[in-house]
Amino acid sequence: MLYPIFLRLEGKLCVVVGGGQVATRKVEGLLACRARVRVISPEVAPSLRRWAQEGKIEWWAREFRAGDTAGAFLVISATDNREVNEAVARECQAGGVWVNVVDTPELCDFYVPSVVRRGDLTVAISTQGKSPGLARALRQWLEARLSPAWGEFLAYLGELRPRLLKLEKGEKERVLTGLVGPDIVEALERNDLGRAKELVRRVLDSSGA
Ligand SMILES: C[C@@]1(CC(=O)O)c2cc3[nH]c(cc4nc(cc5[nH]c(cc(n2)[C@H]1CCC(=O)O)[C@@](C)(CC(=O)O)[C@@H]5CCC(=O)O)C(CC(=O)O)=C4CCC(=O)O)c(CCC(=O)O)c3CC(=O)O
Ligand SMILES: NC(=O)C1=CN([C@@H]2O[C@H](COP(=O)(O)OP(=O)(O)OC[C@H]3O[C@@H](n4cnc5c(N)ncnc54)[C@H](O)[C@@H]3O)[C@@H](O)[C@H]2O)C=CC1
Repeated sequence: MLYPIFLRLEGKLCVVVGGGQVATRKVEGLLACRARVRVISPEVAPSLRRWAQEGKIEWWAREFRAGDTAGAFLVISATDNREVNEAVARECQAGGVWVNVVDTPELCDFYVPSVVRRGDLTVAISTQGKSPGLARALRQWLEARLSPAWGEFLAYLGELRPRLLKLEKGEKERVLTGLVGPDIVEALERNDLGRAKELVRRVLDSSGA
């Protein structure tokens, strides 16, 4: 079984070896999380070239060399050459750096999931490598069903949270769980942010919070 975690990558060096279509998708995900991205590849796809020109990523326009993974927080090996990918994985294992090898699940310390986001709400899906296509299909299924209100409502709860955390223990538990009852989920399903907020205000009014 895989242990799911959410990483804070802001400002951390993530090295991506290879610059094709798969590398591009991984880089896009890293940039969204404001990681510091370094791509090492003699050739890169057009989007990567543009991001390098815009200064959003570093691009070392050459083949992978021993020592390239030093200092990385994460490494993704996304070349189309199995031997290169294996060499990257070996170096990472020796150096204690987490590695993802796109063509060899057994060499991965971590897999990249399919992701649905609504603001700060993140839903990540994995099939343990058994069918990334199925992960993608479920992602699309969820995307069609999770309304924007989920993200907006989460932002609202985030604003309230500091105040609610100051409540006395028993009251705090009652309020925090009362805020997210089934009636709220139903309102969010209908993309009815107004109704969801109204239900929250009722809980707050009844608690004096
Ligand atoms: C193990 C893993 C390692 C990793 O990359 O992290 C891995 C490995 C491999 N993928 C392969 C194929 C495809 N991968 C995709 C797509 C995605 N692959 C992603 C993750 C993962 N892929 C990790 C496991 C995740 C899990 O646990 O389920 C996603 C979720 C995340 C992302 O990449 O950002 C992203 C969907 C994002 C989205 O759209 O939501 C598609 C569909 C498409 O391209 O649209 C296909 C073709 C259809 C199919 O094969 O099902 C192959 C065979 C290559 C070959 O030989 O041809 C291997 C290697 C092997 O299986 O040995
Ligand atoms: N994990 C996943 O989600 C998926 C993985 N794959 C696998 O991913 C691999 C890459 O696929 P694509 O991006 O489509 O390939 P691609 O052919 O578009 O890109 C390969 C990249 O590797 C670079 N490269 C080759 N030798 C290198 C070296 N010695 N050092 C540094 N860079 C080097 C090339 O310059 C090129 O940019 C394939 O092996 C494929 O089977 C394919 C689909 C999905």
